[in-house]
Amino acid sequence: MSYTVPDVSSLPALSDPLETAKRLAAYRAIDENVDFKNDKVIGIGSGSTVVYAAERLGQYLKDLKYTECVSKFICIPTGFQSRALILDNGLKLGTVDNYPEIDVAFDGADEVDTNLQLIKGGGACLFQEKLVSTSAKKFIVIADHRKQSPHYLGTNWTKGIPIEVVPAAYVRVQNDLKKLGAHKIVLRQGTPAKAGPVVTDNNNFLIDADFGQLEDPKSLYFKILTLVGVVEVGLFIDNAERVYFGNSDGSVTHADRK
Ligand SMILES: O=C[C@H](O)[C@H](O)[C@H](O)COP(=O)(O)O
Repeated sequence: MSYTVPDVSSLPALSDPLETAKRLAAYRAIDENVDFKNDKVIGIGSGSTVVYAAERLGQYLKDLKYTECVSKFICIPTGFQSRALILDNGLKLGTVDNYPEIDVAFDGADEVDTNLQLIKGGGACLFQEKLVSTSAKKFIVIADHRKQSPHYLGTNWTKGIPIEVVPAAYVRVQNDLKKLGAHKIVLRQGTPAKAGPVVTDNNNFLIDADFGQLEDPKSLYFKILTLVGVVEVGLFIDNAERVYFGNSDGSVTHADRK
């Protein structure tokens, strides 16, 4: 029997309501933002929410109405996990080197403010995520309701801004972050899974720097980015075009950049 992409409204709920919310947001985002006729290159981000975006693309691939176009899509990953998601769903893998212009990219977020500025990097991916999201004509974010900030970044996500740094510079960057006004600065540890610091997909370290609530994330972003040793900052400024939130009542809402 031939396979048909399941209708979002007919999906049975998952055992964890949060996973149901993430899946709904991701499926809706793919359904409404992939142009199956014209898109060629798709960015696939990292984290637990984007798993469902790759899954949805995999469903389209199996549906004979879409197989021909989806099998031609080149999917650009944002790290190791993301690469595996692409391959596991039978999708074609590419790199930003080969495909520097991405039609649409999908990714999760740790917090989204009312202007669609984002904190990302809670799962230790951020440099390649930024490379992909800023190479995309359209960057679409998918998240569950916990990520929607009532106003400022730093309200819901209180672990600090993730900052990827060159290992040789981590002490210097920590000192410089203190001078910039960070209240709490932590070199992210891999324990209990790994003794010692988390090492990113780019062989760097991660610092989480808590600056409290961010009234002006853009200016802080540029201040941190110019510190010697900083590779990239987990503040995604003026980047997301639309964010889909999966809500606890099973609805999906979205917000657009003004
Ligand atoms: O480093 C991780 C990425 O920025 C993720 O996209 C972010 O942490 C959101 O992840 P999740 O969808 O698991 O909440």
